[in-house]
Amino acid sequence: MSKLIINGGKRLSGEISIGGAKNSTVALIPAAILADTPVKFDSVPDILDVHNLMLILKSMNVSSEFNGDVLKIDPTNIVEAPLPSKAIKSLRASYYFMGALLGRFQRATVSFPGGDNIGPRPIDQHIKAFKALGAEVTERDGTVTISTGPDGLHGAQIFLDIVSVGATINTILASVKAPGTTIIGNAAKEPEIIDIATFLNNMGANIRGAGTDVIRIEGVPTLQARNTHTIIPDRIEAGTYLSLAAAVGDGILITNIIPEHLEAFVAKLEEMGCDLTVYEDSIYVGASHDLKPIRIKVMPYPGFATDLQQPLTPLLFKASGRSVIIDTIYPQRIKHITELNKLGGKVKSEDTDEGIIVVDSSPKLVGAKVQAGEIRAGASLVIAGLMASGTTEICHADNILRGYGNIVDKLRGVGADVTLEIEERVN
Ligand SMILES: CC(=O)N[C@H]1[C@@H](OP(=O)(O)OP(=O)(O)OC[C@H]2O[C@@H](n3ccc(=O)[nH]c3=O)[C@H](O)[C@@H]2O)O[C@H](CO)[C@@H](O)[C@@H]1O
Ligand SMILES: C=C(OP(=O)(O)O)C(=O)O
Repeated sequence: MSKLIINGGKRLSGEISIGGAKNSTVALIPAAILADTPVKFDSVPDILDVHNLMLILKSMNVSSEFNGDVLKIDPTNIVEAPLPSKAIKSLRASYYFMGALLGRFQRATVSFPGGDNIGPRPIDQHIKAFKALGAEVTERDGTVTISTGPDGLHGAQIFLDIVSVGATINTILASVKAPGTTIIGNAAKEPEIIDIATFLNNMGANIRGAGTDVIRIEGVPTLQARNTHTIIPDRIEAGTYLSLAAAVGDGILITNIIPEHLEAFVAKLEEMGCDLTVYEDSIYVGASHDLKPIRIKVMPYPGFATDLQQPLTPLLFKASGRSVIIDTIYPQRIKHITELNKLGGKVKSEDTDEGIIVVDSSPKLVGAKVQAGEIRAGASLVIAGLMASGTTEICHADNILRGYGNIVDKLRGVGADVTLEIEERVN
């Protein structure tokens, strides 16, 4: 397991460039197996999830090549094969192989996905959609087997009971080549869903309404890539660095951003009194003074993202009173709390049914040995470690590397004293 060592207490300045969105990338890679041609992505983040998805592709005889930020995938010789369960379990988005394999072969066998340990993460809405499209689904010993009759899948009307990013994308992947019309009601509206639809539409798919809560898909017989797909910037990575810049920065410019994707987050930073200047594709964060406490209610997009509640928490330590976060999506997303407490942060979980987290002013943080229980808990520890005096050692840093590409170089680029000790690359 990797370890991130931070010598904190320094003021940082300079520029940080944001990479391609993890949550787009991890859906685009499975989506690539729907193509009848090689596909090419650029602005691909160098994160562990990408390397694990490449291992899964390899097991199906799908070659992939990752150079710089360009990823080429050739699915033309794909075969049906058992998927490597260690790689499947290493990330959440392996569930997209259910929809993608179903779209490609009309059947799929995939073990239950892993991903961040942030409370219960059922996939009943994915399964409901596959069944509506004409599939039979069985679950046994942690493996989901999906099959269809001789006529394969067909378009269907599906109303999701819960707004779910994964179920929306999986339904698109399964139905994009299914004959007939599919309508997804109560669809999730995240920018990453638009990114997947754009990629598929540029290959000949007919998906309308992505980014709204009704998505309409007319099935097409083939998908063929004609150009390189550029992945949208990662709004969660951007939000993390905005929080970091407000916490320890003396002037940091965050570049390669789509500010419209960060409106709820930026509004909260402004409410706290952070010094922000929003440009067309970048945001400048000046040194912060006299920050005010705030109340945040996490909601599906365009609301305040659950993935940003933990990265914002260390900044709330600098506010002059009590802040309250209510995570309505993952009420048990609290793996950061005990670890932040070890650094001297006053944060507690008040109600894990309602997702209420209370954060008090904590002006003095001191380095300690902590564990990154999951990706965004880890991100909050990085920021707190930079704020703290002395040395912070973050164990299980692989969880951070799941979603933050080139984090050490990015932090050193603004003057941070950070070292990564890699013991073993996950494979
Ligand atoms: C790879 C990826 O894109 N991960 C993101 C995705 O996860 P993921 O796609 O897993 O999250 P969902 O949007 O599906 O989950 C939203 C809520 O719906 C519930 N639910 C979901 C599906 C289902 O079948 N049944 C059900 O009850 C979940 O438990 C959760 O409470 O969206 C989350 C919510 O924005 C983010 O935190 C994750 O970073
Ligand atoms: C929860 C997250 O990731 P995943 O869904 O891939 O576990 C996240 O990116 O914050």
